[in-house]
Amino acid sequence: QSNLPKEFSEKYLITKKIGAGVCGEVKLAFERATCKKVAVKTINKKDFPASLGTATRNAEREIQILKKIDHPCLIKTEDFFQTDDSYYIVLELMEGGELFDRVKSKNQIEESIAKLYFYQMLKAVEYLHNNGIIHRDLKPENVLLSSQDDICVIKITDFNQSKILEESALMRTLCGTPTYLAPEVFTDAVTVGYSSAVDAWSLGVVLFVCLAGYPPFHPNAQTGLSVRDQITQGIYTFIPSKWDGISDDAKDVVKRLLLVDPNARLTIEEALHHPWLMDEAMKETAECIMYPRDSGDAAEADAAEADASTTKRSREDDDDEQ
Ligand SMILES: CCC/C(=N\NC(=N)N)c1ccc(NC(=O)c2cc3cc(OC)ccc3[nH]2)cc1
Repeated sequence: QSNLPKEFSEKYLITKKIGAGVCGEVKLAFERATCKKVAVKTINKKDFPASLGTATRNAEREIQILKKIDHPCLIKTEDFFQTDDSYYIVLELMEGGELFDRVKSKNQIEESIAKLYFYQMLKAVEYLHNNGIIHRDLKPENVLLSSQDDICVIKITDFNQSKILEESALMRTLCGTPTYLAPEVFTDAVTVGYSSAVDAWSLGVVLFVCLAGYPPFHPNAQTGLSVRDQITQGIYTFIPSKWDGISDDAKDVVKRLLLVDPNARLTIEEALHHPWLMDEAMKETAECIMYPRDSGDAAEADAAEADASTTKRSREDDDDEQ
């Protein structure tokens, strides 16, 4: 509690460390006024003395993104403080911790649960892409679970590597008539244009790890290839003992996301329409936990509905009378 900003300590009581990341740690805290549990992520500015400037710029951009986004499967900030050497970001507490630890403890996640989590990740990344944001660092450590239950809301976090897609001069150039345009301008475009596909690839890796309990690209693979070569050549194995009980539809989603050619890879949109995700029961469950209508709202909604039908009926009665 020592070097915390005074107004922070007055508002929150920090208790224990609950998670540790590369650029800071996560602590459990209580909002003194309400006794509500929250998570506090500290991001140390000094951690990267070499790139001090970028660390601060990154954090500022991340906080700008965090304040702008609003989706049930993206982490929400509740408060924000800074000192000259750290940022303190107050977040909703995700009691289930990181997906990384859940996969580790369960070894493999049951297919129907993996599908529920994956659907929520797709909806979150669909929202980011529709808002011109690419995450670029999707991994199980950056997916948080709202509770210890299997059926729970997931939230994507850590926008440290995220990029905001702004209208670039290159994009404007590509809209005009290319009469005098050199060929490499197009190929450069190909590399720049596909950046949102990087998130689709990463989600493919996350899905693979959830379903199989091991990563598709890893150091001591039989191939003797470096991880980098396995990735650039798209070489991975469905180990039978791990994949036998898993549906062909699930395997197909993974195969179509882990395609080296970004052009051929499933987009987030296409993944949402893959047969494996055409599961009404799962989607209903997801919508229910993502957009809970707690009793108040439900009662209110029903009342509004009832009211609407009475006015409609009375109008009909009036019409009958005329
Ligand atoms: C600053 C907001 C984005 C962010 N990281 N950003 C970054 N690394 N630059 C970030 C990174 C990690 C977390 N983690 C958590 O909130 C969290 C809650 C939690 C609970 C746990 O057990 C109950 C265990 C780990 C947990 N991590 C929240 C936000």
